[in-house]
Amino acid sequence: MQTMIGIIGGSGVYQIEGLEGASWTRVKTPWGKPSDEVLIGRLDGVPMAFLPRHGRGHVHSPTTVPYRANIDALKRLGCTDVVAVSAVGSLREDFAPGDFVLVDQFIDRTFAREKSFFGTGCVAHVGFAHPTCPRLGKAAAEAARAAGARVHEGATYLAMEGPQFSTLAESRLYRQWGADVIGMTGMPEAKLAREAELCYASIAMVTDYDCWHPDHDAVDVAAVIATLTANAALARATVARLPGLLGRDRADCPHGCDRALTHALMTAPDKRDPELLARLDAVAGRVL
Ligand SMILES: CSC[C@H]1O[C@H](OP(=O)(O)O)[C@H](O)[C@@H]1O
Ligand SMILES: Nc1ncnc2[nH]cnc12
Repeated sequence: MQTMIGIIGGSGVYQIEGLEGASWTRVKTPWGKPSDEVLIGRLDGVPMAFLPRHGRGHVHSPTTVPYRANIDALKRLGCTDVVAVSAVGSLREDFAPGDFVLVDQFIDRTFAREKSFFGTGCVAHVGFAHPTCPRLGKAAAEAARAAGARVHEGATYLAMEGPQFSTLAESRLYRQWGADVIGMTGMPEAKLAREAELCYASIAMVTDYDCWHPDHDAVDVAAVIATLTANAALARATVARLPGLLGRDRADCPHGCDRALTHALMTAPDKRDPELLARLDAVAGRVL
């Protein structure tokens, strides 16, 4: 199978450069409009699709990002692997602003978002003990290191609803829970990517120490943007190395991300809702 890499750009990352034959393309989905058009092109001969999570100009809040439409659009375009880039606050001393963190666990504290493609008329339960793809995460870590970033592999991302930043009590609580970084968009994105049988990795760029650190000011948007601006070149260089590391051809995922739905569907075939099945054409067509 051919590799196609999807990149979801977070705050401060609204486009990528260097794609051959690049064009912004509108993608229609049964889940509504994606955050923006998708930039499609090739890098080192590998097809790539880039989607800015908040839209160009940062239009969508973490709550209103159309997560289902975004993941459906990338799947519909043929993406096999999705690397999500996000700005995060650090909940530990040794993850400093400017560092890159490969997230491999999440704690989901969001509560005002659609979190599944499935539901009444087609119920599915995918495994999610290991929410990111270790193979893709390794490649992303290697790409970031080769680009010159300081990289930490393995971290728990606390996804909060926002849009306000945390209180001091919350920030302290999340540290006690063992969370390493905090952001507002990692969920339900990772859940939906698993349901869509996409390999998913999350590169978190540390922009601040949230508000728990006695020696640092509490986070504000200006601090986040300043760090993101300083890191933009590193993020671009990381993305540019991914095609070379992943290659044009792709074997089945050794961790089964691309087969997540094989044993997940619960609803009896004769009880399935044809309308929902139609909406699931791209996401779950393989098993329907
Ligand atoms: C601009 S600070 C808060 C904002 O930044 C992060 O966005 P993303 O994850 O898309 O990089 C965070 O989750 C909030 O949405
Ligand atoms: N401290 C923080 N909390 C939530 N989201 C963030 N994104 C960047 N920094 C953040």
